[in-house]
Amino acid sequence: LLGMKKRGFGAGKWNGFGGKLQRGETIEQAAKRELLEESGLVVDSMEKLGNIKFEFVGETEILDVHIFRVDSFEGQPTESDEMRPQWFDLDKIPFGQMWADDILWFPMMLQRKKFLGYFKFQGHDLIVEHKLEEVKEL
Ligand SMILES: CNc1ncnc2c1ncn2[C@@H]1O[C@H](COP(=O)(O)OP(=O)(O)OP(=O)(O)O)[C@@H](O)[C@H]1O
Repeated sequence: LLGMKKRGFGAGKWNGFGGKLQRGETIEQAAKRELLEESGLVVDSMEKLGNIKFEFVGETEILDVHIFRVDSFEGQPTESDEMRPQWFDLDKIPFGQMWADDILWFPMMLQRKKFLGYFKFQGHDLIVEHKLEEVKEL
């Protein structure tokens, strides 16, 4: 399940569901809240599989993105102001309309491999530097 981001950061791209921490929240709580807000799905257990740091040339802020895989859920995918959810077959993931890094780590996530990454972007479409490695533990 991916979501077409309708506004804000990453608009026009098929995205995983997620967003920024609110004060007092753990990373897991934030991931579950954002998933519910953006997709309408409620989940119990999530599997932490990845951590990627994103840098954008000319910006000082680093995005520290934690990636979870969810295999069971309750609820129906529901469109929100921010996201339009849609299911894709695993062999038809729309990488051409996703963040350029996704094609590199989605295969690891789908094979349940754990990974650490760093990507440096120039603008929103060009990766100028990256590291990606499989790890035993996060
Ligand atoms: C740069 N390369 C990237 N590659 C793959 N995925 C990326 C990404 N950069 C951000 N993401 C993901 O995109 C979503 C929106 O991120 P982000 O802007 O933080 O969230 P959102 O606008 O919803 O924030 P708030 O709702 O304001 O908290 C969130 O799932 C985040 O994990």
